[in-house]
Amino acid sequence: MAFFAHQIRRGFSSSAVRNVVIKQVTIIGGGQMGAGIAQVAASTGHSVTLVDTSDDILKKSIKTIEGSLKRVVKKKFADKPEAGEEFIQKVLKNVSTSTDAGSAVKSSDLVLEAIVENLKIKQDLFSRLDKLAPAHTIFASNTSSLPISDISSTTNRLDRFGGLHFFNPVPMMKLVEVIGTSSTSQETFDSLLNFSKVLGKTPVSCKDTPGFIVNRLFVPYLYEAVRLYERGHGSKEDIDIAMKLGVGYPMGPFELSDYIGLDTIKFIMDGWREMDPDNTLFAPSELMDKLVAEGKLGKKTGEGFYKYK
Ligand SMILES: C[C@H](O)CC(=O)SCCNC(=O)CCNC(=O)[C@H](O)C(C)(C)COP(=O)(O)OP(=O)(O)OC[C@H]1O[C@@H](n2cnc3c(N)ncnc32)[C@H](O)[C@@H]1OP(=O)(O)O
Ligand SMILES: NC(=O)c1ccc[n+]([C@@H]2O[C@H](COP(=O)([O-])OP(=O)(O)OC[C@H]3O[C@@H](n4cnc5c(N)ncnc54)[C@H](O)[C@@H]3O)[C@@H](O)[C@H]2O)c1
Repeated sequence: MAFFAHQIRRGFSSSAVRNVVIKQVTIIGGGQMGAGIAQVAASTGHSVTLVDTSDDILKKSIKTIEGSLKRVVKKKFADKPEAGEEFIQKVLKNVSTSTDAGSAVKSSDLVLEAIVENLKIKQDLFSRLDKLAPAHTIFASNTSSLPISDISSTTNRLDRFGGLHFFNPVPMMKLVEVIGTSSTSQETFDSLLNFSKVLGKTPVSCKDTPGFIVNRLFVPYLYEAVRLYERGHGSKEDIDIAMKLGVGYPMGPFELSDYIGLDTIKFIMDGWREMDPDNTLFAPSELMDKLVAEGKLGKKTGEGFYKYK
Protein backbone atom coordinates (compact mmCIF):
# COMPACT_ATOMS: atom_id res chain seq x y z
CA MET A 1 0.00 0.00 0.00
CA ALA A 2 2.83 2.39 0.97
CA PHE A 3 4.63 1.55 -2.27
CA PHE A 4 1.48 2.21 -4.28
CA ALA A 5 0.80 5.56 -2.60
CA HIS A 6 4.38 6.52 -3.15
CA GLN A 7 4.17 5.68 -6.86
CA ILE A 8 1.00 7.71 -7.20
CA ARG A 9 2.73 10.68 -5.60
CA ARG A 10 5.61 10.47 -8.06
CA GLY A 11 3.47 9.49 -11.03
CA PHE A 12 3.81 5.76 -11.67
CA SER A 13 4.58 4.59 -15.18
CA SER A 14 5.46 1.06 -16.22
CA SER A 15 8.29 2.40 -18.40
CA ALA A 16 10.04 3.89 -15.41
CA VAL A 17 10.11 1.07 -12.88
CA ARG A 18 13.89 0.76 -12.76
CA ASN A 19 16.60 3.15 -11.76
CA VAL A 20 18.65 4.34 -14.70
CA VAL A 21 22.40 4.18 -14.12
CA ILE A 22 23.63 7.25 -15.93
CA LYS A 23 26.76 6.71 -18.03
CA GLN A 24 26.13 8.53 -21.31
CA VAL A 25 25.19 12.17 -20.89
CA THR A 26 24.11 14.71 -23.49
CA ILE A 27 24.36 18.32 -22.35
CA ILE A 28 22.57 20.87 -24.49
CA GLY A 29 24.08 24.36 -24.25
CA GLY A 30 27.82 24.86 -23.93
CA GLY A 31 27.76 28.21 -22.11
CA GLN A 32 28.87 29.00 -18.55
CA MET A 33 26.78 26.24 -16.98
CA GLY A 34 26.78 23.58 -19.73
CA ALA A 35 30.57 23.65 -20.07
CA GLY A 36 30.98 23.40 -16.29
CA ILE A 37 28.56 20.47 -15.99
CA ALA A 38 30.24 18.72 -18.95
CA GLN A 39 33.61 19.13 -17.23
CA VAL A 40 32.43 17.63 -13.96
CA ALA A 41 30.58 14.75 -15.64
CA ALA A 42 33.59 13.93 -17.84
CA SER A 43 35.94 14.17 -14.84
CA THR A 44 33.89 11.52 -13.06
CA GLY A 45 34.12 9.05 -15.96
CA HIS A 46 30.92 9.80 -17.87
CA SER A 47 30.84 9.87 -21.61
CA VAL A 48 29.62 13.37 -22.48
CA THR A 49 28.33 14.92 -25.68
CA LEU A 50 28.15 18.69 -25.48
CA VAL A 51 25.72 20.30 -27.93
CA ASP A 52 25.45 23.92 -29.01
CA THR A 53 24.34 25.87 -32.06
CA SER A 54 27.75 26.32 -33.73
CA ASP A 55 31.21 24.77 -33.85
CA ASP A 56 32.74 28.12 -32.89
CA ILE A 57 30.76 28.22 -29.64
CA LEU A 58 31.70 24.60 -28.92
CA LYS A 59 35.41 25.36 -29.49
CA LYS A 60 35.07 28.10 -26.88
CA SER A 61 33.33 25.68 -24.50
CA ILE A 62 36.20 23.19 -24.79
CA LYS A 63 38.71 26.00 -24.19
CA THR A 64 36.78 26.98 -21.04
CA ILE A 65 36.81 23.36 -19.84
CA GLU A 66 40.53 23.09 -20.52
CA GLY A 67 41.24 26.33 -18.62
CA SER A 68 39.16 25.23 -15.65
CA LEU A 69 40.77 21.76 -15.61
CA LYS A 70 44.18 23.42 -15.44
CA ARG A 71 43.06 25.25 -12.27
CA VAL A 72 41.73 22.00 -10.82
CA VAL A 73 44.90 19.96 -11.46
CA LYS A 74 47.13 22.73 -10.15
CA LYS A 75 45.70 21.84 -6.74
CA LYS A 76 44.89 18.15 -7.17
CA PHE A 77 48.22 17.18 -8.72
CA ALA A 78 50.38 19.91 -7.19
CA ASP A 79 53.40 17.59 -6.83
CA LYS A 80 52.77 15.55 -10.01
CA PRO A 81 52.33 17.87 -13.00
CA GLU A 82 52.66 14.98 -15.49
CA ALA A 83 49.82 13.08 -13.83
CA GLY A 84 47.84 16.33 -13.95
CA GLU A 85 48.37 16.66 -17.72
CA GLU A 86 47.39 13.00 -18.16
CA PHE A 87 44.19 13.64 -16.17
CA ILE A 88 43.30 16.62 -18.36
CA GLN A 89 43.77 14.58 -21.55
CA LYS A 90 41.70 11.71 -20.13
CA VAL A 91 38.85 14.05 -19.19
CA LEU A 92 38.90 15.83 -22.56
CA LYS A 93 38.69 12.42 -24.30
CA ASN A 94 35.41 11.85 -22.48
CA VAL A 95 33.87 14.94 -24.11
CA SER A 96 32.70 15.04 -27.70
CA THR A 97 30.85 17.95 -29.29
CA SER A 98 27.97 18.20 -31.73
CA THR A 99 25.63 20.73 -33.29
CA ASP A 100 23.04 18.00 -33.88
CA ALA A 101 21.08 17.42 -30.67
CA GLY A 102 18.78 14.91 -32.40
CA SER A 103 21.63 12.49 -33.15
CA ALA A 104 23.40 13.09 -29.85
CA VAL A 105 20.47 11.98 -27.69
CA LYS A 106 20.06 8.62 -29.43
CA SER A 107 22.53 6.87 -27.11
CA SER A 108 21.97 8.97 -23.98
CA ASP A 109 20.92 7.92 -20.49
CA LEU A 110 20.48 11.56 -19.50
CA VAL A 111 19.74 14.68 -21.54
CA LEU A 112 20.47 17.77 -19.48
CA GLU A 113 19.52 21.15 -20.88
CA ALA A 114 21.45 24.35 -20.02
CA ILE A 115 20.35 26.65 -22.84
CA VAL A 116 18.90 30.16 -22.74
CA GLU A 117 16.34 30.82 -19.94
CA ASN A 118 13.28 30.93 -22.22
CA LEU A 119 10.31 28.63 -21.67
CA LYS A 120 9.19 28.34 -25.29
CA ILE A 121 12.72 27.53 -26.55
CA LYS A 122 13.22 24.92 -23.82
CA GLN A 123 9.78 23.38 -24.53
CA ASP A 124 10.46 23.20 -28.28
CA LEU A 125 13.83 21.56 -27.68
CA PHE A 126 12.47 18.86 -25.36
CA SER A 127 9.40 18.25 -27.50
CA ARG A 128 11.66 17.51 -30.49
CA LEU A 129 14.13 15.37 -28.52
CA ASP A 130 11.34 13.38 -26.86
CA LYS A 131 10.61 11.72 -30.20
CA LEU A 132 14.28 10.82 -30.79
CA ALA A 133 15.66 9.72 -27.41
CA PRO A 134 15.36 6.10 -26.20
CA ALA A 135 12.49 5.28 -23.85
CA HIS A 136 14.73 4.91 -20.79
CA THR A 137 16.42 8.32 -21.23
CA ILE A 138 15.88 10.82 -18.43
CA PHE A 139 15.38 14.48 -19.35
CA ALA A 140 16.42 17.25 -16.98
CA SER A 141 16.63 21.02 -17.01
CA ASN A 142 19.17 23.28 -15.29
CA THR A 143 16.69 26.18 -15.29
CA SER A 144 17.19 28.84 -12.61
CA SER A 145 13.56 29.81 -12.28
CA LEU A 146 11.13 28.22 -14.74
CA PRO A 147 8.74 25.55 -13.43
CA ILE A 148 10.00 22.10 -14.44
CA SER A 149 6.40 21.00 -15.00
CA ASP A 150 5.97 23.78 -17.61
CA ILE A 151 9.17 22.76 -19.44
CA SER A 152 8.25 19.06 -19.43
CA SER A 153 4.64 19.65 -20.51
CA THR A 154 5.42 19.31 -24.23
CA THR A 155 6.85 15.80 -23.82
CA ASN A 156 5.41 12.35 -23.28
CA ARG A 157 7.91 11.42 -20.57
CA LEU A 158 6.62 13.34 -17.57
CA ASP A 159 7.69 10.48 -15.27
CA ARG A 160 11.25 10.61 -16.61
CA PHE A 161 11.63 14.38 -16.33
CA GLY A 162 13.15 16.37 -13.45
CA GLY A 163 15.29 19.35 -12.58
CA LEU A 164 19.03 19.33 -11.90
CA HIS A 165 20.03 22.81 -10.79
CA PHE A 166 23.80 23.35 -10.62
CA PHE A 167 25.59 26.44 -9.29
CA ASN A 168 28.13 28.72 -10.88
CA PRO A 169 31.09 27.97 -11.12
CA VAL A 170 30.04 24.33 -11.43
CA PRO A 171 33.49 22.79 -10.77
CA MET A 172 33.70 24.63 -7.43
CA MET A 173 30.14 24.72 -6.09
CA LYS A 174 29.20 21.56 -4.21
CA LEU A 175 25.39 21.84 -4.33
CA VAL A 176 22.91 20.39 -6.79
CA GLU A 177 19.18 20.94 -6.32
CA VAL A 178 17.26 17.90 -7.55
CA ILE A 179 13.70 18.84 -8.45
CA GLY A 180 10.80 16.46 -8.80
CA THR A 181 7.43 17.46 -10.22
CA SER A 182 4.21 15.74 -9.17
CA SER A 183 4.75 13.43 -12.19
CA THR A 184 8.44 12.62 -11.75
CA SER A 185 8.76 8.92 -10.86
CA GLN A 186 10.62 7.94 -7.71
CA GLU A 187 13.06 5.96 -9.89
CA THR A 188 13.88 9.02 -11.97
CA PHE A 189 14.28 11.15 -8.86
CA ASP A 190 16.60 8.56 -7.27
CA SER A 191 18.64 8.28 -10.48
CA LEU A 192 19.13 12.07 -10.49
CA LEU A 193 20.08 12.10 -6.80
CA ASN A 194 22.55 9.29 -7.39
CA PHE A 195 24.01 10.96 -10.48
CA SER A 196 24.63 14.15 -8.47
CA LYS A 197 26.48 12.15 -5.82
CA VAL A 198 28.59 10.33 -8.42
CA LEU A 199 29.61 13.80 -9.71
CA GLY A 200 30.95 14.50 -6.20
CA LYS A 201 28.18 16.99 -5.40
CA THR A 202 25.80 17.17 -2.46
CA PRO A 203 22.20 17.00 -3.66
CA VAL A 204 19.17 18.46 -1.89
CA SER A 205 15.60 17.46 -2.76
CA CYS A 206 13.36 20.29 -3.95
CA LYS A 207 9.74 20.74 -4.87
CA ASP A 208 8.90 22.36 -8.20
CA THR A 209 8.28 25.75 -6.56
CA PRO A 210 9.50 29.18 -7.81
CA GLY A 211 13.28 29.42 -7.35
CA PHE A 212 13.38 26.00 -5.64
CA ILE A 213 15.35 26.60 -2.40
CA VAL A 214 18.44 28.68 -3.17
CA ASN A 215 17.19 31.21 -5.72
CA ARG A 216 13.95 31.87 -3.80
CA LEU A 217 16.07 33.13 -0.91
CA PHE A 218 19.02 34.45 -2.84
CA VAL A 219 17.58 36.49 -5.75
CA PRO A 220 15.43 38.76 -3.50
CA TYR A 221 18.61 39.36 -1.45
CA LEU A 222 20.55 40.42 -4.58
CA TYR A 223 17.71 42.77 -5.61
CA GLU A 224 17.40 44.28 -2.15
CA ALA A 225 21.12 45.11 -2.27
CA VAL A 226 20.53 47.08 -5.48
CA ARG A 227 17.48 48.84 -4.03
CA LEU A 228 19.47 49.69 -0.89
CA TYR A 229 22.12 51.28 -3.12
CA GLU A 230 19.42 53.12 -5.11
CA ARG A 231 18.03 54.53 -1.85
CA GLY A 232 21.51 55.96 -1.18
CA HIS A 233 22.03 53.85 1.94
CA GLY A 234 25.50 52.61 0.97
CA SER A 235 27.97 52.53 -1.92
CA LYS A 236 28.25 49.36 -4.05
CA GLU A 237 31.76 48.83 -2.75
CA ASP A 238 30.74 49.19 0.90
CA ILE A 239 27.74 46.89 0.50
CA ASP A 240 30.02 44.25 -1.07
CA ILE A 241 32.62 44.62 1.69
CA ALA A 242 29.91 44.50 4.35
CA MET A 243 28.43 41.23 3.13
CA LYS A 244 31.85 39.62 2.68
CA LEU A 245 33.29 40.61 6.03
CA GLY A 246 30.06 40.81 8.02
CA VAL A 247 28.55 37.44 7.11
CA GLY A 248 31.44 35.69 5.40
CA TYR A 249 30.02 35.51 1.86
CA PRO A 250 32.82 34.88 -0.68
CA MET A 251 31.46 37.63 -2.97
CA GLY A 252 29.37 40.73 -2.28
CA PRO A 253 25.94 41.05 -3.99
CA PHE A 254 27.16 43.39 -6.78
CA GLU A 255 30.21 41.25 -7.57
CA LEU A 256 28.07 38.14 -7.59
CA SER A 257 25.30 39.68 -9.73
CA ASP A 258 27.94 40.62 -12.32
CA TYR A 259 29.35 37.09 -12.11
CA ILE A 260 25.98 35.37 -12.67
CA GLY A 261 24.74 37.83 -15.33
CA LEU A 262 22.31 40.71 -14.73
CA ASP A 263 20.04 39.46 -17.53
CA THR A 264 19.59 36.12 -15.73
CA ILE A 265 18.79 37.76 -12.39
CA LYS A 266 16.38 40.29 -13.93
CA PHE A 267 14.66 37.55 -15.94
CA ILE A 268 14.04 35.54 -12.77
CA MET A 269 12.62 38.53 -10.86
CA ASP A 270 10.44 39.74 -13.75
CA GLY A 271 8.87 36.28 -13.99
CA TRP A 272 8.07 36.15 -10.28
CA ARG A 273 6.63 39.69 -10.31
CA GLU A 274 4.31 38.70 -13.12
CA MET A 275 3.04 35.80 -10.98
CA ASP A 276 2.76 37.81 -7.76
CA PRO A 277 2.73 41.57 -8.57
CA ASP A 278 1.99 42.75 -5.00
CA ASN A 279 4.86 40.93 -3.33
CA THR A 280 7.33 43.65 -2.26
CA LEU A 281 10.19 41.11 -2.29
CA PHE A 282 9.77 41.03 -6.07
CA ALA A 283 9.81 44.83 -6.59
CA PRO A 284 11.81 46.04 -9.62
CA SER A 285 14.98 48.10 -9.66
CA GLU A 286 15.38 50.99 -12.11
CA LEU A 287 19.15 50.56 -12.14
CA MET A 288 18.95 46.85 -12.93
CA ASP A 289 16.48 47.54 -15.77
CA LYS A 290 18.73 50.30 -17.16
CA LEU A 291 21.93 48.21 -17.10
CA VAL A 292 20.25 45.25 -18.81
CA ALA A 293 18.69 47.55 -21.46
CA GLU A 294 22.17 48.96 -22.15
CA GLY A 295 23.59 45.44 -22.55
CA LYS A 296 25.74 45.83 -19.43
CA LEU A 297 25.14 42.31 -18.24
CA GLY A 298 28.15 41.84 -15.97
CA LYS A 299 31.46 40.06 -16.40
CA LYS A 300 30.44 38.32 -19.63
CA THR A 301 29.96 41.65 -21.46
CA GLY A 302 32.86 43.48 -19.75
CA GLU A 303 30.60 45.74 -17.68
CA GLY A 304 27.74 45.47 -15.21
CA PHE A 305 27.74 47.15 -11.82
CA TYR A 306 31.53 47.21 -12.23
CA LYS A 307 33.84 47.47 -15.26
CA TYR A 308 36.00 44.45 -16.24
CA LYS A 309 37.88 45.76 -19.30
C1 LIG B 1 21.53 32.01 -10.44
C2 LIG B 1 21.73 30.52 -10.51
O1 LIG B 1 20.53 29.87 -10.84
C3 LIG B 1 22.31 29.90 -9.26
C4 LIG B 1 23.73 30.27 -8.98
O2 LIG B 1 24.64 29.75 -9.59
S1 LIG B 1 23.96 31.43 -7.79
C5 LIG B 1 25.71 31.66 -7.75
C6 LIG B 1 26.38 30.72 -6.81
N1 LIG B 1 27.76 30.99 -6.77
C7 LIG B 1 28.34 31.69 -5.80
O3 LIG B 1 27.70 32.16 -4.87
C8 LIG B 1 29.82 31.92 -5.98
C9 LIG B 1 30.41 32.68 -4.82
N2 LIG B 1 31.83 32.83 -5.03
C10 LIG B 1 32.72 31.87 -4.67
O4 LIG B 1 32.39 30.83 -4.12
C11 LIG B 1 34.15 32.18 -4.94
O5 LIG B 1 34.30 33.57 -5.07
C12 LIG B 1 34.72 31.48 -6.23
C13 LIG B 1 34.80 29.96 -5.98
C14 LIG B 1 33.88 31.73 -7.46
C15 LIG B 1 36.10 32.03 -6.54
O6 LIG B 1 36.84 32.00 -5.38
P1 LIG B 1 37.80 33.22 -4.97
O7 LIG B 1 38.55 32.81 -3.78
O8 LIG B 1 36.91 34.42 -4.90
O9 LIG B 1 38.74 33.45 -6.21
P2 LIG B 1 39.91 32.57 -6.76
O10 LIG B 1 41.12 32.72 -5.87
O11 LIG B 1 40.03 32.95 -8.20
O12 LIG B 1 39.40 31.09 -6.68
C16 LIG B 1 39.47 30.24 -5.53
C17 LIG B 1 39.77 28.85 -5.99
O13 LIG B 1 38.71 28.39 -6.83
C18 LIG B 1 39.25 27.92 -8.08
N3 LIG B 1 38.29 28.23 -9.14
C19 LIG B 1 37.53 29.33 -9.26
N4 LIG B 1 36.75 29.23 -10.36
C20 LIG B 1 37.05 28.05 -10.93
C21 LIG B 1 36.58 27.38 -12.10
N5 LIG B 1 35.65 27.92 -12.91
N6 LIG B 1 37.10 26.18 -12.39
C22 LIG B 1 38.01 25.60 -11.58
N7 LIG B 1 38.51 26.19 -10.46
C23 LIG B 1 38.02 27.39 -10.15
C24 LIG B 1 40.53 28.68 -8.25
O14 LIG B 1 41.45 27.99 -9.05
C25 LIG B 1 41.04 28.83 -6.83
O15 LIG B 1 41.78 27.69 -6.42
P3 LIG B 1 42.91 27.83 -5.30
O16 LIG B 1 42.17 28.15 -4.03
O17 LIG B 1 43.56 26.53 -5.28
O18 LIG B 1 43.79 28.95 -5.75
N1 LIG C 1 24.56 31.67 -15.01
C1 LIG C 1 24.28 31.12 -13.87
O1 LIG C 1 24.84 31.48 -12.82
C2 LIG C 1 23.29 29.98 -13.81
C3 LIG C 1 23.29 29.15 -12.69
C4 LIG C 1 22.37 28.07 -12.63
C5 LIG C 1 21.49 27.85 -13.68
N2 LIG C 1 21.54 28.68 -14.77
C6 LIG C 1 20.62 28.35 -15.89
O2 LIG C 1 21.35 27.55 -16.82
C7 LIG C 1 20.91 27.84 -18.16
C8 LIG C 1 22.09 28.30 -18.98
O3 LIG C 1 22.67 29.46 -18.38
P1 LIG C 1 24.14 29.97 -18.78
O4 LIG C 1 24.46 31.02 -17.80
O5 LIG C 1 25.04 28.79 -18.98
O6 LIG C 1 23.83 30.63 -20.20
P2 LIG C 1 24.86 30.97 -21.37
O7 LIG C 1 24.26 32.09 -22.13
O8 LIG C 1 26.25 31.09 -20.85
O9 LIG C 1 24.83 29.64 -22.28
C9 LIG C 1 23.70 29.18 -22.99
C10 LIG C 1 24.20 28.40 -24.21
O10 LIG C 1 23.10 27.74 -24.80
C11 LIG C 1 23.25 27.82 -26.22
N3 LIG C 1 21.93 27.62 -26.82
C12 LIG C 1 20.87 28.48 -26.82
N4 LIG C 1 19.82 27.90 -27.45
C13 LIG C 1 20.23 26.65 -27.82
C14 LIG C 1 19.59 25.57 -28.48
N5 LIG C 1 18.32 25.64 -28.89
N6 LIG C 1 20.31 24.43 -28.71
C15 LIG C 1 21.60 24.34 -28.29
N7 LIG C 1 22.24 25.34 -27.66
C16 LIG C 1 21.56 26.48 -27.42
C17 LIG C 1 23.86 29.20 -26.46
O11 LIG C 1 24.50 29.26 -27.72
C18 LIG C 1 24.83 29.30 -25.28
O12 LIG C 1 26.13 28.81 -25.61
C19 LIG C 1 19.78 28.86 -18.02
O13 LIG C 1 18.56 28.16 -17.95
C20 LIG C 1 20.09 29.53 -16.67
O14 LIG C 1 18.95 30.08 -16.06
C21 LIG C 1 22.41 29.72 -14.86
